[in-house]
Amino acid sequence: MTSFGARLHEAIRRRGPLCVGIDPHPGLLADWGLNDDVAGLERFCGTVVEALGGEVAIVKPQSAFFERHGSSGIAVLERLLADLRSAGVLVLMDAKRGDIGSTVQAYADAYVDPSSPLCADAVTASPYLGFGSLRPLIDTALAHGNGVFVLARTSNPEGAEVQRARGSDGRTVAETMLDRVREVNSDAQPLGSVGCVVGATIAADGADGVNQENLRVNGPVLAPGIGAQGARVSDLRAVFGPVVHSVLPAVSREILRNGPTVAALAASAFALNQQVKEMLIEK
Ligand SMILES: O=c1ccn([C@@H]2O[C@H](COP(=O)(O)O)[C@@H](O)[C@H]2O)c(=O)[nH]1
Repeated sequence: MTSFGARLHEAIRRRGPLCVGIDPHPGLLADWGLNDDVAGLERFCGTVVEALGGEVAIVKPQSAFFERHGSSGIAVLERLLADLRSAGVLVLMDAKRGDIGSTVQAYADAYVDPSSPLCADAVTASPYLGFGSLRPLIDTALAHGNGVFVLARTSNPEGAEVQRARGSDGRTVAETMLDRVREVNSDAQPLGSVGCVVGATIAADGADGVNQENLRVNGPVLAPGIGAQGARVSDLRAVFGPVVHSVLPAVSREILRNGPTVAALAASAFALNQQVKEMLIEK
């Protein structure tokens, strides 16, 4: 069994680090000439798979935009997962789950156990019931060669009130989460299967306690916030420094607004991926 970290490492080598978010907002469906219903969702997903299946290493469907259509929406999400898998793209399910440990096990069964139709290569998780409460999710993911991305410092400004708070040891909550992720990944090669989420939007002034040292978690760093939330690819070096080589820039609206034609969508993902690759080789 090849670990998620190893599969991701190889996929990035082949296709580049861009992670495209799949967020079928009602307004986006309308812009694409689609109804805000299950048929519209289905057609949206077909276009996305066709455009991105051969283009990027990893995609990130936002579960909420499927859940809002009820059980039929979840069925579309299940088919999307299967189609993306057939297209050879890794899938990070953005569900941001978190609860007490016994319930987290049920989330693990849903999202990282291959016997579930909702199983993805990795899932996002909220550690704000305590990092230890995520243990069943992390253990199940690792046992099946899958991964987990733990929120550390999210891209939204409201995240600061929780994630910048300092504990009795002086570390911010975000910093503590990075340290926990590093511990889990300690022996992993070539890349750990537990990633962290740190927004590309965060200030480079150190207020979050996130810095070039503690960002070295030996795992992928998912960086949302480019485009619609105001960050740019050119900001990544200032925020992440040398760790930028482990960053997966996550971009959704900035790419999806180029639909609904398959060619335009694919071209925009290609162009942004190129921009990221060029930024990585800049001195
Ligand atoms: O810190 C985070 C974590 C996840 N997200 C998710 O990303 C998309 C929004 O992406 P855009 O590129 O801004 O359209 C959405 O699914 C969020 O839940 C995030 O924005 N920040």
